[in-house]
Amino acid sequence: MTTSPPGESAQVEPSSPHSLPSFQGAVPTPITAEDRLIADFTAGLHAHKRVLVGSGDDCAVLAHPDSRSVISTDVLVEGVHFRRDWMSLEQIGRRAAAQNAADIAAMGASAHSAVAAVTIPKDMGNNEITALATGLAKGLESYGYALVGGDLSSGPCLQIAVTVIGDLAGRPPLLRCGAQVGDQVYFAGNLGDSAAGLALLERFQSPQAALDDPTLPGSLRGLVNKVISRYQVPEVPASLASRLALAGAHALMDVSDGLSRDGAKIAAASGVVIDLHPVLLEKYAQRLADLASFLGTSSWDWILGGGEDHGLLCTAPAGFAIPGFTLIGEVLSASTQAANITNKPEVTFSNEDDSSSSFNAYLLVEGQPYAQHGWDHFAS
Ligand SMILES: Nc1ncnc2c1ncn2[C@@H]1O[C@H](COP(=O)(O)OP(=O)(O)O)[C@@H](O)[C@H]1O
Ligand SMILES: Cc1ncc(C[n+]2csc(CCOP(=O)(O)OP(=O)(O)O)c2C)c(N)n1
Ligand SMILES: [Mg+2]
Repeated sequence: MTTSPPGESAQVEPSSPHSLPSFQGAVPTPITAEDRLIADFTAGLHAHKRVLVGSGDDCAVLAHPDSRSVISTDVLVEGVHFRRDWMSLEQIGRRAAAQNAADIAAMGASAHSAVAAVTIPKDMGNNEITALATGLAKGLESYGYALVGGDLSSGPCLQIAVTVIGDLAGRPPLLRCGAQVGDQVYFAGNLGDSAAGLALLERFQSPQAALDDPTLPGSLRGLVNKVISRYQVPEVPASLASRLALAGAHALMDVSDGLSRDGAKIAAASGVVIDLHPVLLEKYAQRLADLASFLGTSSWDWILGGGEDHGLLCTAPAGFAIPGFTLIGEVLSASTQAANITNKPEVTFSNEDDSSSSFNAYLLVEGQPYAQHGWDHFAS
């Protein structure tokens, strides 16, 4: 067998001398109860050129069109990312796929393959496990991923950790640190919908209870259904990602923690300031305005602070024209914004009413600091 020089991986085609036994795709002979559950996750897998050895052995063996692989993992934890009484098991599986597909798209990469580690609580029945497995398989397939392995364990709550591998097909990766002064800021995908859906479920505790509320205006029922379903399963514009590098994009990330917080991450990584323009975001805020006032809040909090729609945020020179992307702001020089930049990106001020507001110096809204509301798992 020939070997590649260190740091260089061979481009293996299934028909090469490296040929391996054909793709297995399922546990051959279930021996334990765990094997039978694994079969739920691998049912329906089909052979793929990328997968030389699939699920069923100690590891998968993959063929890569590009000598580099793009890899990421995201874990979804019951009670933190989803609740079983707020969505179906199939939706939870689909959500895990979408959330992970977003990270590969956020590098400008295309789908390659995935492994899934799932911790299943004892109170979940076989039908529920099958529904979860079906959702995960369908979700991964819809974004173009081949599921090639994983792990199952029993545990105290449902957790799904998916590791995704992407492919750049010769393109440069699009990094958070690539934004340049003079770039414009563009966005594709949904904005605020997932946060609106979450707010409805927090208030009413189930999709049906929200729809049954007698004070809900009939004109909002369609929107209520839409935003709850987008909280349950985000719709990631992943198919746009592979075009961005060639179209001239400089920096890219997916919005999971909120537009202002994730915008600040791009700006801080690039050493620039991002200024978001409300007039360009107005159409997103208007769409959710009546629903927000029904819940006694402002849709701007969802637009600027809500995460989990997993839209794509990118910076590119003016004139960047990819259908699906909307201009929402601009990239400014950090030095001309020196008055706003401090050594600590998060600056917290005490308000008169004893609450506090945190401003990120790298992210402005219409030239002004914005009090951040995005998600932070470990905020005290
Ligand atoms: N336990 C960990 N070990 C090493 N790197 C990690 C760990 N957790 C997160 N990271 C890295 O930190 C960065 C930020 O993580 P995160 O905020 O979860 O990104 P994203 O929003 O894209 O999922 C990513 O590059 C991620 O790979
Ligand atoms: C039951 C429930 N409560 C609260 C939330 C809101 N929430 C949980 S995690 C999160 C941020 C995104 O998750 P994270 O693990 O940070 O994703 P990543 O940035 O790693 O992609 C948000 C907005 C939720 N999705 N479900
Ligand atoms: Mg993450």
